[in-house]
Order: sequence, then C-alpha cells, then structure tokens
Amino acid sequence: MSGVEHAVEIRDLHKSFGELEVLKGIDFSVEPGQVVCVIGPSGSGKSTLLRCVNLLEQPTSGRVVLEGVELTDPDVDLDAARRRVGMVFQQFNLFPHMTVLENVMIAQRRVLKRGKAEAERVARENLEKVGIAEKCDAYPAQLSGGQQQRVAIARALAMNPALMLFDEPTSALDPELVGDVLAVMRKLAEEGMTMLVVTHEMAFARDVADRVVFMDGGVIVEDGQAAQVIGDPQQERTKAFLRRVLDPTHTDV
Ligand SMILES: Nc1ncnc2c1ncn2[C@@H]1O[C@H](COP(=O)(O)OP(=O)(O)OP(=O)(O)O)[C@@H](O)[C@H]1O
Repeated sequence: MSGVEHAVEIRDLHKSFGELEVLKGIDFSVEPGQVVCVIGPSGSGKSTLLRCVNLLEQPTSGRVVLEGVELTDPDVDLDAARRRVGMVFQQFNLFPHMTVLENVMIAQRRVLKRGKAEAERVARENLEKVGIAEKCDAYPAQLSGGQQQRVAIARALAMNPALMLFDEPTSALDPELVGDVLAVMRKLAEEGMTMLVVTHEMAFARDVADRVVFMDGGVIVEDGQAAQVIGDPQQERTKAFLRRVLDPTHTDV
C-alpha cells in the first residue's frame, strides 16, 4: 500500500450486460474529502458505474481500488472493504416493518456487531445530524419521501463510511422535498465527507461538487472542476446535454 491513497480509483473499467457494453473504459479517481458529481443522459451508465465502485455489479474488466484495497482482486475480503462504503439509493430501501431508529441500528448490530446501547447512541447522533431525530419511533410509511431519504442517509453514516455513494438520491422525491435532502448532502460535503454523487441536480453539482464528470454512452466525455464543466463546458456533447437539462421545457433527460 502506498502512502498517499485515493479514496477510490477506477482504472479502465468495462461492464457489459450480455451484448450490451455499458461502461467502455472508465478512468477516474476521487480523493479523500472530495465531492464528485457524475452527470449525463439517461442510460449513459452512471448508475452502473456507481454500482461497480462497491462491486454491487461485477465489472467485466478493469480495476476498482478503494483506499488502496483492490476490490477486483478475487482474494480480497470484499465484505470488509464494502463496509467502508455507504450507499444511498433513489428508492430509500428502508425496512417497512422497522421504526426509524431500528432501521438505523440494524446494520450496525448485524454487520459491525455493535452492542445495543452503542448502536442506539450512534443512530440517534446521525438522525440528529440529518435533522430527523424526532421521528425515531415512526415507521417509514409515516414519513415523507424526503424524511425517508434522510433516514437512509443516517443509516449509511452510522456505519462510519470512508466514502458515500449517492445514486440519484432526490429523483424519487416531490420537488418541494428535494431541497431538504440536498441541504443534508451539502452539510456532509462541508464536513469533509468523500462523496460520489450521481445526480440530475445541476445547481447542486455546480455549487457543491469539487469535480463534475460528464458521462455519455459509457465513456467519460468531460471531467473537470464543477464550475468549469457546468458553466463553461469544453466538449460539444456536454454543451448539448447541459442545454437540454438547463432548459426547463425539456424533460427527456
Ligand atoms: N442489470 C442489468 N441488466 C441489463 N442491462 C442493464 C442492467 N443494469 C443496467 N442496464 C442497462 O445499462 C444501461 C445503462 O444503465 P444505467 O442505469 O447505468 O444508466 P444511467 O446513466 O444511470 O441512467 P438513468 O439516469 O436513467 O438511471 C441501460 O441501457 C440499462 O438498461
């Protein structure tokens, strides 16, 4: 292991589903404390890339190195490495029969083997952080989508991850609830959390991300500072995409 490590490093990553090649040689890295947003049209491979980062999807070829540990090495302890990564999905994925508190405690208890009191303390601390501590005893169905997503973020944070992956975390929310979730993510970014975020929220990408990666057709078309990629893109494909998404009369992205 070298001294200075990337939080995550992706090298020449390919992923096919049968005949369909979805990722066609992806190279990039995220440094500790960085926020990187991945943007691009529907079907460009953004979710697949994110899912390859913690090997929820097995890459067809290429390397994924997480904090110096090569996840694509068949001998690696994948469970241990995965524990370093928190993931937040579009569809919250909370357990419906458990309270908010139980949802945030369960993986701590089962995976990290934390005692009940410690798991509860950490759960309450993280529910406080996402501004939803007063809902501890509620069930997911009693919460709005934005509240459920904040619980999902607290659940991921409670595992003490080195890297947080967000896969379109606001896409399933009513528009008026999007801001609450983005505010939590912004706070995490300001606290120095390393984050890789697939999002259609261009203002968030521009204002919060250190870097923005634009993907199209399974390749990275542009990767640069957020203000540059969103505000002054260099590639025609990026310009065309941003024209479409920033024009409110277009919804087909
Ligand atoms: N498990 C799978 N099996 C087969 N094809 C898949 C699978 N997962 C994704 N795909 C295909 O891979 C392509 C890229 O999908 P992916 O979800 O990564 O794109 P995306 O950029 O995240 O799109 P969106 O913004 O719509 O979520 C799509 O054509 C999709 O149908």
